[in-house]
Amino acid sequence: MEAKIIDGKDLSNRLREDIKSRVEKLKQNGIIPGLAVILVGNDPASAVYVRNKERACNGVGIYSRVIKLDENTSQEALLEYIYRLNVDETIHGILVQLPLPPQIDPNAVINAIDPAKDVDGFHPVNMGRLVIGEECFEPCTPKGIIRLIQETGQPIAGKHAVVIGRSNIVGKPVALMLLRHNATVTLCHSKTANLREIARQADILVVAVGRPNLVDSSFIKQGAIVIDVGINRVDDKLVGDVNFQDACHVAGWITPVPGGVGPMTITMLLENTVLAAERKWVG
Ligand SMILES: Nc1nc2c(c(=O)[nH]1)N[C@@H](CN(C=O)c1ccc(C(=O)N[C@@H](CCC(=O)O)C(=O)O)cc1)CN2
Ligand SMILES: [Mg+2]
Repeated sequence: MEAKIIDGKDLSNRLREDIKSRVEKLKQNGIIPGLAVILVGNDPASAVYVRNKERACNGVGIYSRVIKLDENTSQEALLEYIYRLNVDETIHGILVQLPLPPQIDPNAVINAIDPAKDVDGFHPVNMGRLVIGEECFEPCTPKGIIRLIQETGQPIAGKHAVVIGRSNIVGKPVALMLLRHNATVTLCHSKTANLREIARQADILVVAVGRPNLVDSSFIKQGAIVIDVGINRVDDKLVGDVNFQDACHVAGWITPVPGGVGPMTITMLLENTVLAAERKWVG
């Protein structure tokens, strides 16, 4: 059996059509949804992601403001920008591109963002609401992962979902979101014993570690849904955490890298920005 590909680019394009019409509706009511993205320093990958976010905003009619700051920017100076954006009526979403240079504490920065404008969903208020199942901004990559799983048409409820990786951006929130969809969730990490055996029990396997080829077919149950969150550059080529060719022989569905989770991250950012504007509109 060969796995079916879950095409994140195609799903993104379809979802962006819906986002476009929501933006149109807001504009008809005098509201232009606005996203501010702050980029600190010269990380080349971050620069590409920020440019892609700007293009994506333009594509759906969201007003985009990119603020580029020097790599030596102090934490105080960055916080000052955030405080101003918090009270800027034209901005509905604020995002600080990660990673940040070493002189800046990312938690201090995330804590400074108004939770109502935290379209990344990283603020402790939004994270806490996610934990207790209240309305919040769901972090973009995990939100995209849930949509990709739903795209298979397979129910999440009652399934055993195994997440490998416990980052605050992906692993922990996606585990909570799968739980919210009534999966039975196992969260694995670098100290997990018998990782392969646990992974092989998964109906849904999410791999978010950042290690190329960590997972091959021996980690995968026949017919499982495999979501590869890894973005690794190997010999100038982009590869995930899953050995795609090998995994395809066993998985039922699988996301490619590139073209799987990545495009969905930006699409969910657009959706969260529209949501922020809609929430402000209806109050
Ligand atoms: N503030 C944030 N910082 C970071 C986030 C985030 O969600 N918020 N996530 C990542 C980077 N990221 C968005 O910011 C991101 C990563 C990858 C992609 C993407 O489209 N990937 C493509 C491949 C692109 C390439 O060639 O490099 C794919 O997988 O198809 C989009 C967004 C860390 N920082
Ligand atoms: Mg991808």
